[in-house]
Amino acid sequence: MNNQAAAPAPAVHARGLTVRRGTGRAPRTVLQGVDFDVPRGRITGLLGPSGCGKTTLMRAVVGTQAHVTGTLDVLGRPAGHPALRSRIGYVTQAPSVYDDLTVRQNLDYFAAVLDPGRAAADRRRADVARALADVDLTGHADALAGRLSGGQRSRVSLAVALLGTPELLVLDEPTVGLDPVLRRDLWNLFHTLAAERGATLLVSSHVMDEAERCHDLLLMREGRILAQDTPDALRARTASATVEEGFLRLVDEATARAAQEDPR
Ligand SMILES: Nc1ncnc2c1ncn2[C@@H]1O[C@H](COP(=O)(O)OP(=O)(O)OP(=O)(O)O)[C@@H](O)[C@H]1O
Repeated sequence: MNNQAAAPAPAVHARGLTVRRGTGRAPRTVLQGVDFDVPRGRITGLLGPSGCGKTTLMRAVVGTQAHVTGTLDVLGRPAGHPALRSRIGYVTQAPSVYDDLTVRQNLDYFAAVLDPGRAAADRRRADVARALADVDLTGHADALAGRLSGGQRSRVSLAVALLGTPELLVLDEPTVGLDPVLRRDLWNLFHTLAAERGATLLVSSHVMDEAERCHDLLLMREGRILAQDTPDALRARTASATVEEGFLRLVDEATARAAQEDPR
């Protein structure tokens, strides 16, 4: 008998995940039967060039994507299950905040949707204060969201996602347009959320140097997963100095294989 403790189930488990997008006569298969796992309590980077399917994969995980087939389990439930709503925080590329409300009013509003009722007022207040501090916006709490910079607005969206301390955070290119200091601060926050709160983070980026900051990587290209590995293992396996170089090696290998299989 095997006495070893079983590894905890991954936060996300996908097998043969296929997504078709587009309407009319020519819907396109944008995820082509992909298999991957997102381990719990760690930061998984979803990296690949623009258009490879990162957003589509994330939308499938959070349950907002139509025409999904295959197996996709999230926190032990099928993706899209209503019980998952409060357990997942999702930040899209377009900051979803109300410009005519202040930062705090935005958070109060979303906190009331998430955790309604008078009895929860103290908890909501504490939640909003914590989320503001997490993203370093306490000093801007009374500023109108419409007057904030792009980077500040995306941090408001992140604060909204952090309300209610979700177990899984799905962040679509959260560092786009941020200066290097804010980028570093945000990555530090991601590591704190994983290490101190046990949160699982799935973070997409098309900037390969961000890969080095992740615990695990999912490298994507043209609707397929090229590799799932840690940055160290990927660099070692491809004999590369950086993840970017390793990614390019894997792309070249995949292209050569495809040319062999279909030499037309
Ligand atoms: N609404 C849609 N209808 C049809 N095709 C779509 C739709 N949205 C995206 N696509 C296509 O699906 C593919 C994957 O897009 P997706 O947005 O998932 O890529 P991405 O890797 O997130 O790109 P980016 O980094 O630019 O955000 C692209 O080829 C895109 O053209």
